[in-house]
Amino acid sequence: MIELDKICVDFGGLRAIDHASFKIGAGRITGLIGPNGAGKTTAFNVIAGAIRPSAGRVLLDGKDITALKPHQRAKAGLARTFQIPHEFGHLSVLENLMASASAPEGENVFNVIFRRGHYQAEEQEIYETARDTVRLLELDHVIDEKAGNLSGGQKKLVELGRALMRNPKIILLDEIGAGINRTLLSKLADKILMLNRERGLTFCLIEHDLDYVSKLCDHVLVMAQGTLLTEGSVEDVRNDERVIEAYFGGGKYEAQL
Ligand SMILES: Nc1ncnc2c1ncn2[C@@H]1O[C@H](COP(=O)(O)OP(=O)(O)OP(=O)(O)O)[C@@H](O)[C@H]1O
Repeated sequence: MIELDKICVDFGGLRAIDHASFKIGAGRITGLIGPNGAGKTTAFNVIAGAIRPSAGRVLLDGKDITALKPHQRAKAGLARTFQIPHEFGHLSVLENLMASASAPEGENVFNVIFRRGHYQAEEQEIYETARDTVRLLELDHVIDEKAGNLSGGQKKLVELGRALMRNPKIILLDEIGAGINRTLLSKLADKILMLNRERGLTFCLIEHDLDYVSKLCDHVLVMAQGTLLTEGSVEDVRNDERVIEAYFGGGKYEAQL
């Protein structure tokens, strides 16, 4: 379980997160929603260690990880994807996944993969895991394609694959469904549900499409103005006046909720 305990984040004079406290339950698929600028991505950055909060604590399974660096949190089982995919455009899909694996203790994963002959056993293991991940995500037909040439949706699948290569316990998905077609969106949802149910992976996803959230999430956290406004089931928050007000001032976009 991840817990944010009275987190504050300041960017110059702007308080992006203001004493936010919430929990992401182990084994669940939690949605993190809220209007633009609510602080959702900043909260992910705090959890992943990319941003150091000005106050508050981040706990992973009860242990204070606030001072840990991103790679130490990754080692502890945390992985994330980015709103804009971070693939290596000139590497193939398979190489992208291999390059995202955890290297053996004290080694650089690029040495393991690309200095052939030195690390044969490690390279073989990373290769097998990458092939399995490609199969799992049904990317076999583009396995040797340069990642830069993929469609937006395929890049999102590669992004998920890169996160999976680190054998995480918890994956943070930042708008993984944005800008991808219905077919891939539905495939992605199936994969997330399967990884949750069969491998027990915990997910937290930032997502604007509430129908997608309701398909995937059993719990929803709503952020507004840098703090937790409310939480509950999708139905609970959909009908919550404060949520409608926070999103739209009760106005024109109400139908989308
Ligand atoms: N690096 C930064 N420097 C300065 N201000 C920032 C930075 N990152 C975020 N902010 C500001 O912090 C606030 C929260 O931003 P954040 O991106 O976390 O919101 P969000 O809920 O993820 O929004 P969206 O749904 O639009 O992605 C916003 O006012 C944003 O402009």
